[in-house]
Amino acid sequence: MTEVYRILTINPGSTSTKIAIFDNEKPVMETTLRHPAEEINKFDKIFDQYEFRKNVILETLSENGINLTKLSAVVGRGGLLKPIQGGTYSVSDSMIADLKAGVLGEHASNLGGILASEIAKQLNIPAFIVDPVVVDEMDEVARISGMPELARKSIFHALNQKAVARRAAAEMGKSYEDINVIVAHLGGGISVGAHKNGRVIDVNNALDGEGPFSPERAGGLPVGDLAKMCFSGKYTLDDIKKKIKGQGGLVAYLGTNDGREVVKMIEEGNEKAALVYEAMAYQVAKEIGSCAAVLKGKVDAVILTGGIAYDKQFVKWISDRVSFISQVIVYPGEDEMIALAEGGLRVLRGEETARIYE
Ligand SMILES: Nc1ncnc2c1ncn2[C@@H]1O[C@H](COP(=O)(O)OP(=O)(O)O)[C@@H](O)[C@H]1O
Ligand SMILES: CCCC(=O)OP(=O)(O)O
Repeated sequence: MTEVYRILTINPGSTSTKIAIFDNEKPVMETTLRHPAEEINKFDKIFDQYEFRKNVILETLSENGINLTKLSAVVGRGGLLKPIQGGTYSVSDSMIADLKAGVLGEHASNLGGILASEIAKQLNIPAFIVDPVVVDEMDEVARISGMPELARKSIFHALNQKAVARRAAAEMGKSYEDINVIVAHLGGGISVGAHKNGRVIDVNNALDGEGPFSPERAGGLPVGDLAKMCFSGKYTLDDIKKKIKGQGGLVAYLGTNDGREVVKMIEEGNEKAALVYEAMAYQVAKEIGSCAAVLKGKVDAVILTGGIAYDKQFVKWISDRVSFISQVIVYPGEDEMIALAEGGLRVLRGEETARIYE
């Protein structure tokens, strides 16, 4: 009889915490706990959210009658570590230290490994992370920014981008390594990646002032004006950082990080909401166009994914501008929870050895 592994997966995002239980690949429970901007922005640092997120996870599992002692492993979304290869990593003390310190910055995903480790430790079972947001496969030419002090960085929705690219490849009857695709993940942050034969050779840094603006991030900005703002004496470094991440994008223009709220505003006749929301789609389309150039026009599909891909109007705005490049495939939401479970299962089944984070 095949052994059944029960896996808890934990995926902290900027606007939500997603949790799921799998018996092998079979989902037993899956839920998204949304965190409105006013609830999440009261915490100063990401690590300050630890107790809050842990409590909602444990309460939700208990309400769903999940017996934690039956778990085989806990798998969390990996955060801002030093740049590493894709794959499944054991959560180690040095990883926890880097996640707590935020060696590459602050993002909700830093809590994935920490929460997984804390829950696993109580149960004496292993904790892993899979394809963290710092997976770095960028071509050397893509790292040059134009200012030698500032190299471009690969920080994006690696887990979901790779999972949906593999799904598209399978649907085309090909392997991920045989295709070129452009993936736009439309979540609390937005990343648009050029995938060439199984490697993400260029992608906007979704966290820090590159690419399209997003529900809670400012995206690429006019840098001269930004520099003047920084030295105006009106703002602290912390104020500016929050304007770029957390309180930028839709939050700054419309006071919400929730795409569905914006859709409601538009339905109620709010013209500013309509303009800003369409501008976000316009910027995504522009970024997809850049990736088409990176891939020299050889693109098997443009894939739209993430929470905002549920919105048909938003998808249409983008598709109208990019469908000349290739077919547009829409996978609303994400494949992250199953991708986390599969990463853990590969190690538990001995198909892969867990990588060690140095
Ligand atoms: N039907 C929808 N229409 C518009 N926006 C939506 C819809 N469903 C979810 N969203 C938005 O998607 C965003 C979250 O996407 P998600 O991929 O879950 O991101 P994250 O993991 O960053 O929290 C939020 O702004 C949420 O309001
Ligand atoms: C850190 C890059 C990935 C990202 O932006 O995730 P969220 O959309 O969940 O914030």
